[in-house]
Amino acid sequence: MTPILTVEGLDKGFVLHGQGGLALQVMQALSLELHAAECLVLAGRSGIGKSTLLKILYGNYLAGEGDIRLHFDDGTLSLAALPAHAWHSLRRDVIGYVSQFLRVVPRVSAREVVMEPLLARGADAHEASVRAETLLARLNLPERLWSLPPGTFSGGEQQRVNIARGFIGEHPLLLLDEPTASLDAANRAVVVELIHEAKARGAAMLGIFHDEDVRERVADRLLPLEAFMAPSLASPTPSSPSRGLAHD
Ligand SMILES: Nc1ncnc2c1ncn2[C@@H]1O[C@H](COP(=O)(O)OP(=O)(O)OP(=O)(O)O)[C@@H](O)[C@H]1O
Repeated sequence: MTPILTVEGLDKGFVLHGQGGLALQVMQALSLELHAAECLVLAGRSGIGKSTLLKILYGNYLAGEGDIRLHFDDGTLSLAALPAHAWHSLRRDVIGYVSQFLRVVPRVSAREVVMEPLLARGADAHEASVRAETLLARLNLPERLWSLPPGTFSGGEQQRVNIARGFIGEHPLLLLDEPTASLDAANRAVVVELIHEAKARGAAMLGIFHDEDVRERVADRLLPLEAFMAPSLASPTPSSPSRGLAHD
């Protein structure tokens, strides 16, 4: 079966301009395949590059050397050289992302934050609103909060808005950066259900889960990143070319 995503020989480093151009190499020669209806969980110690990999795949960080390809029925798309404007439609239609923290926009209600990915695709506003409310109710967000901007919500409440927003779009590829980190057991169980439902409709997921119980319940495979860890290469290279090294 053709994978939905392949990564081959990916390197990633950062140039710390505030530190005299210190080069921090994070990963090297990382390769993976991700198939539809599969949840691959990134494993490895803190700081090894799990979130960095998700940010590269979502286009937040530039990739270094290597190849990242998405496979569609009618062809393959290489993400390495994708122009900035193409990321917009890719995020709208193909790649969903539940980040660690909700990006709060003043005056935009929780309901609207969740509806937005559907509206961006031209969905009917009423239908989008009903689906947003269904997800917020499943995630036990009190109804009195639905019409309020999430800026003043607790960490767990904001994260549940974030999760509802990430899952509502039913993207074929979903990146999950510790979606259960600030949730209680009941809401962790809802997230596990949402992941199983996404799998059942064929979504491919790449995720980070520190909670072992959640990890065991959702992971089809683990990818330990130790195998792709760069040797400690931190060295001052103020005048070195930036090829293969990206800053955010
Ligand atoms: N924008 C950035 N600029 C410079 N260094 C960065 C940047 N983003 C990440 N790093 C560095 O890259 C390394 C990997 O970070 P990352 O957040 O991917 O780790 P992680 O495996 O997700 O860790 P954790 O489990 O603690 O969340 C760290 O050393 C971090 O300091």
